[in-house]
Amino acid sequence: MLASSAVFRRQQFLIRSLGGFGDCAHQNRRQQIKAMSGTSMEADAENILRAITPSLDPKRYKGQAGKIAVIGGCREYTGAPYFAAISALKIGADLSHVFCTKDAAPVIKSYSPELIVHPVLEESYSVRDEEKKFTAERVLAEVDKWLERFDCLVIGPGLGRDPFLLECVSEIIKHARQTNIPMIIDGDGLFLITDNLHLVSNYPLAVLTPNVNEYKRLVKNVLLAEVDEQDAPNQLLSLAKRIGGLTILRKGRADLICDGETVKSVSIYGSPRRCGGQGDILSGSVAVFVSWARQQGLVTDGNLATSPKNPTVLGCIAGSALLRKAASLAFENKKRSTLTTDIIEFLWRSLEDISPAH
Ligand SMILES: NC(=O)C1=CN([C@@H]2O[C@H](COP(=O)(O)OP(=O)(O)OC[C@H]3O[C@@H](n4cnc5c(N)ncnc54)[C@H](O)[C@@H]3O)[C@@H](O)[C@H]2O)[C@@H](O)CC1
Ligand SMILES: Nc1ncnc2c1ncn2[C@@H]1O[C@H](COP(=O)(O)OP(=O)(O)OP(=O)(O)O)[C@@H](O)[C@H]1O
Ligand SMILES: [Mg+2]
Repeated sequence: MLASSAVFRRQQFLIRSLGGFGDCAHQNRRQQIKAMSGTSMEADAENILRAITPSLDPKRYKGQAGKIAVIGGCREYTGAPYFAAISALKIGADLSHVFCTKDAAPVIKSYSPELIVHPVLEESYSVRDEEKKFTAERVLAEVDKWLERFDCLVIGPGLGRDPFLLECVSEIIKHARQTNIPMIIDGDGLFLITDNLHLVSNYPLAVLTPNVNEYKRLVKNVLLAEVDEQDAPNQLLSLAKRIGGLTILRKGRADLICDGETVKSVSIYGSPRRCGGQGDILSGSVAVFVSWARQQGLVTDGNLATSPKNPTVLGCIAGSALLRKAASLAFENKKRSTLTTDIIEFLWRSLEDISPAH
């Protein structure tokens, strides 16, 4: 009977993924996981999610639950910006925009009529050298027209690494910063800022969401070190302090969230499938929750007395919890065939289980 229980299967999976007992490195990894899920660091994620999710009030009008924009989508990548933007809508944002290159736009539009797609970004191959200055100004003006309307930007999913395109995005980041808009920097946005930290440092509304490779590059460039798995929380704290005044969500077996003051972890059981696109769901989700946490002001609920008060940290915790729960629900149904689109289909259930609509 025990062998058929979900708990037993989960334990077996954890044991398998740790490579079995007995060897010292694996024991260290197990101890580390145990430490990460300890009471001091583990966030009260479900209560935080409930506290910052607004009620469905009939007096509210379109736009009040959030207007999100994703800056990303190029010749190679059209899935990533779609995943981020549609996730934002499915969680409860009212409007979701995508600013992408001209050739990515028709593809992204064809995935969904719900998204508002702006084909404004340009890559080097489509711009002659003598046109670059003028084109960059035009791109910036097109984005600027909309900027003030957004509650949060997600910069980077499927953006690509074209140097001219990234120069334009640097300018967009500078303008968004002047306008005081929160920014979730993910994917190729992290590739851009890793060599240009001034774009985000000391901007408390910036959130970096590095995956394993992106984190390695950040640690190497900023701390001039290798990633130290044995001392992961302290290294993350050092990284956040060194960059200064922003929040980092380090994705992994447990998501670690740090604003330079505290480190929180979300280790709610997710899925053993590592298909591409889950980080994109996360960045779209964090954008919505950061907007909601800012709208709600400081969370003063008694149950959350010991929780962080920083809206970017709260948004990261809620986004991480929601994605991981949706991934686990999708995996229960689709097992090895679980894909990002399946996880998106379970965002509603994940949200409903934690914060019911009624
Ligand atoms: N369906 C889609 O459209 C998806 C697109 N994605 C996008 O794909 C892009 C890359 O994301 P990944 O998570 O794969 O990025 P990673 O940095 O994890 O890895 C990308 C690949 O590039 C290599 N690489 C590492 N450093 C490099 C460098 N300095 N220059 C060139 N290549 C380097 C890595 O070895 C790896 O093979 C991002 O824009 C991301 O948003 C992903 O989000 C997955 C889904
Ligand atoms: N080893 C793991 N075990 C459980 N969950 C994980 C693991 N690694 C990542 N995750 C979860 O998957 C989510 C996405 O992380 P991942 O590292 O896949 O991002 P990514 O590489 O940026 O994804 P994308 O393919 O969208 O770019 C994270 O929020 C994290 O919770
Ligand atoms: Mg990614």
